[in-house]
Amino acid sequence: MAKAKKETPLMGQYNTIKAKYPDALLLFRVGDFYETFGQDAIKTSQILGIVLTKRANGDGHIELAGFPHHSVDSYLPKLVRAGMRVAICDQLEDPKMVKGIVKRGVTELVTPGVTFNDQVLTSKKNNFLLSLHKEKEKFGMALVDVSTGEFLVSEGPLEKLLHIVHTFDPSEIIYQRTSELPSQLKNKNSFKLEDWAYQYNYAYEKLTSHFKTNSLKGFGIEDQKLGVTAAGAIFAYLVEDTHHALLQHITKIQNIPQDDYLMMDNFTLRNLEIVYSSNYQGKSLLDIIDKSKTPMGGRLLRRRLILPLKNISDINRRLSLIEFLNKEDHLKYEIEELLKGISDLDRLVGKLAAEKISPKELGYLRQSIINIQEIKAKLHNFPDVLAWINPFNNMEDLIRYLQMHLNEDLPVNINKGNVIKTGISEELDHLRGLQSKGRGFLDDMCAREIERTGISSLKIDFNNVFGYYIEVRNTHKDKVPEDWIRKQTLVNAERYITEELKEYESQILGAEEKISQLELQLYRNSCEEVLIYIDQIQENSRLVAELDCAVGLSNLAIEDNYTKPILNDSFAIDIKEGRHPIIEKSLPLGEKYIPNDIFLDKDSQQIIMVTGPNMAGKSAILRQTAIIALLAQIGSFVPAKHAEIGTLDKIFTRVGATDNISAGESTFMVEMNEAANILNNISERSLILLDEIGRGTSTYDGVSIAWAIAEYLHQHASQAKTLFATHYHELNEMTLNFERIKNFHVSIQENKGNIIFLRKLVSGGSEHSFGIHVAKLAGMPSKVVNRAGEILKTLESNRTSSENSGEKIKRVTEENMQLSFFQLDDPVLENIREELTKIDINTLTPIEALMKLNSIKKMIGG
Ligand SMILES: Nc1ncnc2c1ncn2[C@@H]1O[C@H](COP(=O)(O)OP(=O)(O)OP(=O)(O)O)[C@@H](O)[C@H]1O
Repeated sequence: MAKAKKETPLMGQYNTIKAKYPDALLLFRVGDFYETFGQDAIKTSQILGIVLTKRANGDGHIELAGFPHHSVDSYLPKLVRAGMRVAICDQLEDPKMVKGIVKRGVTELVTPGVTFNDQVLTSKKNNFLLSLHKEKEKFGMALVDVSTGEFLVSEGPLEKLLHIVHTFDPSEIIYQRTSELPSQLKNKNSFKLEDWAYQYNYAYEKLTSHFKTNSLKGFGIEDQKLGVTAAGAIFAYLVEDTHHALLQHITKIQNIPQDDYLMMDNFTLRNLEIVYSSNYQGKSLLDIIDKSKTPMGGRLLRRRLILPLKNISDINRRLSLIEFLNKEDHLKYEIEELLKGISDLDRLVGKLAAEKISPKELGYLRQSIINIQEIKAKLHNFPDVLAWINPFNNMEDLIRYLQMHLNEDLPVNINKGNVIKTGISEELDHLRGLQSKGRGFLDDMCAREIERTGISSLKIDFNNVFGYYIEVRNTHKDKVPEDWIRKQTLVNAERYITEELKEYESQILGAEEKISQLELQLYRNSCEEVLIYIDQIQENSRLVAELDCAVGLSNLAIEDNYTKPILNDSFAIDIKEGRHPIIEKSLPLGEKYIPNDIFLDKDSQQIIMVTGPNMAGKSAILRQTAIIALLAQIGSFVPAKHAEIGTLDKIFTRVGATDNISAGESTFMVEMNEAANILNNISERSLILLDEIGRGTSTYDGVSIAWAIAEYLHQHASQAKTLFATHYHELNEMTLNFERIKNFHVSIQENKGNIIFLRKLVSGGSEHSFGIHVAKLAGMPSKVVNRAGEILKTLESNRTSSENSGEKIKRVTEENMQLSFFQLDDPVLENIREELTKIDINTLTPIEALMKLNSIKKMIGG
């Protein structure tokens, strides 16, 4: 029997490490390459498009795919974005220094939710990891962005969990192995942790020891048992699973106070295109208003858009800062120039704590705090600003330290050297002196010895066996001084060493090695010094984000003609000449957005029925009203001539279902579920946008449901403000019975059968929907357009009949089909008609009927 071949030691080591990371893709460092094996290799080659090979393994073969280690920065993000968890296994010893197999171990596990890698991260978006803990029907939730150090907790029912997921958009979710992930989150990257990670006592101990506190009271989360438990699991995951134990930059944990914010559900966020556009090339509201210069500013603006404020004085503080910057345009320009030179401080501090910061990045950090110091100095002349934004921390000491210790130009890699300035370490200066003097020192020595001995041909050289030596040709042997030590005899020459040369050699040979060790040590010291200031840097970074947002929004206001909104406690929305900020930016060249006024009020004009032809601009009016209110509540100027907003607590939007069929549910059912959700959650401060609700069913069902919803909203105690866009003119009749429902329509002008869209919202209902004209504009065949016109006419003339629409359409269709068939003046059809009229049905036998049919068929060539 053939003896089974043993696996190689390398594969043995690989298998042992891989067994500890069965869920991760293992990048195994071998020399200058990262290799993957087996299933990992198959996946890697597919995702990265690299070659898959095979190598002998025991008695069989194993798949292999690898790439050079320096490509890891470009390949790793692709693997993580494809949803992989990637374990990086490095060589833990210098292969030159060991005999046999080098020690290896996983140094980092990069997952979609846990990474410091700039290529995996998006600069203007947080990268959150969400931890879930469920007890009965309640969830504990904790969010961490390990790249920036933000750490948040909350707890509540499923609805709150979903809102948090939609708001913070985590890249990965961790949860307890023995619990179930809610079905709504099944499409997210997720990972199960063992039960021990979700123990309250463990969590409490972990959090208090990390923050060096006795309790969690100071963070306001002492009572959140479930939230704290979820937060503890984050520590377990970061430290135990993903090897991220260096978390000094997580300096606090915060409660998510959702009651402070205007709520929008996921549908509304998508429908209003707040942070994502609904079509691939389109722009979101965030794209339009984001003029921030720093990643922190961009991330803060995004957060503000998703969590607008309710508190009027907080909003006014933001507005006042923008107003101030609008006036002080010179100061604003100077601040803006300084902001451009500020890097992602939060993420640099994260890398600093994790000991992943390169000298070049530390240089960016230094430049950033220098710029902040300059901004601080500039704002000093404007003490009023302190009413709207806290003062920046003074960073002069740290700047001085960094300027004193680090060179101006810094390399990416510490091994490149020249990081630490001259004058910081005598030893380093001496070694560098030796290194740079090197050749000069030998030339000097050579000249000295020639003069001393008179041997003009002597030379100083180096080889690997003897190191440095002086070589003298045999003819001059007798001139060699006594203090030289003979080392080697050649055919024509002798080689010597001297004390001085030995001393030089020991210094010069070790110098390079020592320089890099010493520089590394001094660099680490500098990093530690910076870590002392971590709180102040993070606080300054937060203030930079605020100022950056304000500068960006001030530029937006001036460039795009936005005005300062007035926020008040009323229940009214009063907008004069409001515009839709996204549509106005996407109109074809030369077209201008037509502004519109909107007034909604709980007591007098609670519900507006907006009718008008397709494409008239009904949806635009609905959405711009919500967007203007939303922008006002994030503390931004708004695209309107004048806007007074009674603060809102919730915005709901629902659009008649059209494209949910792929989700497998009845579209109409979805629509009704969503409408029911609104009706159950409204308050007197809510704004509701209903866009063609009811269109998912037959006309009369649709009208009835839309009517019933409008009636319910009117009679509901909250009297929530509602904009209702509809094609059902029947709904215009509601004003007769419901006093706070008002009719408006988006006007058009008809000109010889063509429509001109005026896009002005005017008082009163409209007569018909003009859908057919739009079909014509869209290039529908004229036969279809004409036919639709005929049907419409008949339906409208029979408005009073008891027939329902379906029957009407069927009857009209049948009548017209008969008519058109016999009106055709084709000669063949004329012959058929003649044949048919000659037949006497009463005497026709079945055989004759068949023969007649056959001859008719022949007449039409069949
Ligand atoms: N006030 C406006 N000024 C200029 N263009 C506008 C205005 N309002 C809408 N538009 C343009 O008209 C298009 C259609 O607008 P919108 O979708 O609001 O119409 P609609 O009445 O809701 O149509 P439908 O009933 O078919 O859904 C928009 O995409 C935009 O290009």
